[in-house]
Amino acid sequence: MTVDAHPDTEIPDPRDFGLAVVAEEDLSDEALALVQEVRALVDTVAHTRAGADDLAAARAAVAEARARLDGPRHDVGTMVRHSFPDGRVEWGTLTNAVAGPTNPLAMPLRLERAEDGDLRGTTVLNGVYQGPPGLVHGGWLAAVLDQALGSAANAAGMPGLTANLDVNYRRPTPLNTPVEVSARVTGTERRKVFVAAEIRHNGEVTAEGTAIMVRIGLPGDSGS
Ligand SMILES: CCCCCCCCCC(=O)SCCNC(=O)CCNC(=O)[C@H](O)C(C)(C)COP(=O)(O)OP(=O)(O)OC[C@H]1O[C@@H](n2cnc3c(N)ncnc32)[C@H](O)[C@@H]1OP(=O)(O)O
Repeated sequence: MTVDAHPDTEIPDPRDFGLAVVAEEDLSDEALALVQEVRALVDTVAHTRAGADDLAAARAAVAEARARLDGPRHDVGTMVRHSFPDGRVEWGTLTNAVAGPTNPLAMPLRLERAEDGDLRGTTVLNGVYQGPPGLVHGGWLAAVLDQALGSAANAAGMPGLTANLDVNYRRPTPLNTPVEVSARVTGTERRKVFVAAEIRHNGEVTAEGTAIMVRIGLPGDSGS
């Protein structure tokens, strides 16, 4: 396979594209604690068997909390800058569906470069990601794989959009237990970046995916 996608040594700053950027380390403890609480709330709401009085009181409390937060907002498209211990810097969207630090619906997933060069991380999918009884929904597994695949291209200096995603479900993936996610670039060809990722439970692959990410056009790129 030809390797001529010209990896960038430096990924451009999203501010050059007119996007707002928040540094992850600047997110307040209060904001992150609130996200965690709401994540737990969503799981509780999804599973509660509370009676009408408790449900009504909880709804009123949630409505009050929402009204209290109903003020200035981050724009859609706001990016977050992650700084990793190995010096790598990565940008993602603040509310990314899988890894956005302020998104209570995100797992979240944090991938770090391992010694073998792969990106690796662990996450737990709770009962709100359910498909079959006790098992993770295949669409969410595809989303986790897509995110990991995109991160692998990004971490290699070749940010792109998923053009094609191919997923195989090898074994059921259980809810509420840690699963390991790994991903890597396997090749490049012009603007195409070939990537592969797996989700494992207890060391066994439960889902695996490959994708073609097409590098986004960057200022100064010839586009080939
Ligand atoms: C922290 C950061 C981490 C971020 C992680 C984010 C992970 C999430 C990733 C996503 O979810 S991205 C969102 C879902 N994807 C999209 O919305 C993409 C929608 N599609 C497009 O915008 C365009 O189709 C695309 C940019 C992918 C390609 O259009 P282009 O006009 O730029 O490219 P072009 O059509 O010229 O194709 C470039 C090469 O890719 C190939 N290609 C394009 N689409 C393909 C396809 N579907 N399958 C296979 N190959 C494909 C195409 O054949 C060609 O190969 P060659 O170089 O060999 O000629």
